[in-house]
Amino acid sequence: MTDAQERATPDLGTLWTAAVDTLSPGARVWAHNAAPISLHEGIFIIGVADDLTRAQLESRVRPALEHELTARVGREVRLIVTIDEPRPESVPAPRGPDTQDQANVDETTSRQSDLGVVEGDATDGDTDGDADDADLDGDDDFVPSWAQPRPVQIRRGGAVEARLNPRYLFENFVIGSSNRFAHAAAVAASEAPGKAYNPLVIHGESGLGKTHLLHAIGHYVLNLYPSSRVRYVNSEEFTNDVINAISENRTAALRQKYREIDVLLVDDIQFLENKESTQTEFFHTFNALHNENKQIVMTSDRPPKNLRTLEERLRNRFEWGLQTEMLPPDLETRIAILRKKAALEKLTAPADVLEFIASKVQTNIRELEGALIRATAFANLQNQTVDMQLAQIVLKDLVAEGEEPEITVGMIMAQTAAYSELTIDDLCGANRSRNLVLARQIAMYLCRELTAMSLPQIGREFGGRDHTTVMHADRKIRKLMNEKHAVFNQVTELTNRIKAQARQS
Ligand SMILES: Nc1ncnc2c1ncn2[C@@H]1O[C@H](COP(=O)(O)OP(=O)(O)OP(=O)(O)O)[C@@H](O)[C@H]1O
Repeated sequence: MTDAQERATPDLGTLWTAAVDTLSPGARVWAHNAAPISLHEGIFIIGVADDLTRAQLESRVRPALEHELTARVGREVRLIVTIDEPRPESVPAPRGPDTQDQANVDETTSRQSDLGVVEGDATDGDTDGDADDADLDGDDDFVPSWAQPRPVQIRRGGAVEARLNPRYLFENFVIGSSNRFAHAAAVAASEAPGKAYNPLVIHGESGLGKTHLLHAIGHYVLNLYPSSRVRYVNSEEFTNDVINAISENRTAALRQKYREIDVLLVDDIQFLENKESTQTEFFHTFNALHNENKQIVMTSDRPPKNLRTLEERLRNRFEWGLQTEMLPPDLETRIAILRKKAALEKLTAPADVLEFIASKVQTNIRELEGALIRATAFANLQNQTVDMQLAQIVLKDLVAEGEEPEITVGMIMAQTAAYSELTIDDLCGANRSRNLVLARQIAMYLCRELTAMSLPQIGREFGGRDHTTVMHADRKIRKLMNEKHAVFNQVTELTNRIKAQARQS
């Protein structure tokens, strides 16, 4: 670090005191009752002893402090106020960065077996991105008392047990104005689980990065507190768990399973709508965890208050903490996401092509990534480099926002079945002949690419398969498109046919 940089970021205590000193006397009283905890990626976390102080700081003092801290740090700073009481015994101490390598090895070795319940060839050597190397070198030295390092027991394969996608890390997440606050809140919830905002609800339309943030929280928590129990669950899986437990008379075991968790990450809570017994069970789980200051983070395709058929008492609780919306990214952010994606996946595409793709795909980041993958896969197969001419040919079916006709799973199945000379029953059935498995995986990939359906929804449509099967199919086809002309052609041809059918209907 240069002298100039050091001068620009004084230590946390000095920075905090200097900012507090600029406040009016009335505001200063409240700020004096707070202690700085950490500063990381522009998120300044402070701890207070009680709710009253927190409420006062948030309502009266926060803007002035954020303004002052922003000026002093030289980047936008967001203040997060947490209740900094001693942590309950059940919340483990954070792990020091020195234990990280060991944990990564553990995770890599155990992942395959835990996610191994997938169809087809699960051993495609895909060990990508297992290591969770989220940045631990924050710009803070201060460590709150509850977070002082203590000897910790490293849990084997924490991220696997937690069911986290190894690619969805904070460090792979591009921050823009559309997601800045959601990202900040997610970081804060990870650094002080159960304290910052509980529950945290991240809502927004499909493909904007909600699931990515949810998993990133899980990874980061496991990095900081390696023996904590983190679990990611899709609401549909939770529903299935409840239904199975009820029918098999083992609801007590189910309760036990969920109530032992320190950080519960629940994806797509809109699927809890209209499911009475699931809602009841979730209500009790929620209360049990919340009472123990365990962190709950949820995602939803709309704000909880718009989940009309959700029980009032649940909706109420979802509004206790913080709700944050993710919006479609602007052009600069879309380009930055494509750059990041290209770097991560080692895809080479010049700047004008990235801009071309970013200008064509405006709202869904999944589609944005899909377009880049398609262009680079085509170039690979042709032994060519990606240029504008090639991109325009391959992506000619990309139409500007608003003109996109709706594509249904029925269309995808019908076109895939016809193309492969199979029936829809074949696609949904249990037969695992080579051809059939490939066609099924392509159809699943296309559902992921062309519709807003979630992984469990797709799995259900394909004969009640598990969401990990769909996840595997998605990865597998992405990989094969780069390696096999036939697969690339089939996916491209099918995409064109499906879009043509959608335009006609
Ligand atoms: N800001 C971002 N930076 C990098 N990648 C992103 C960002 N936002 C989204 N993505 C990527 O876009 C894809 C879709 O994101 P994700 O699945 O998290 O969306 P979602 O909002 O959960 O969608 P859905 O509601 O359909 O499940 C993922 O591959 C994710 O990594």
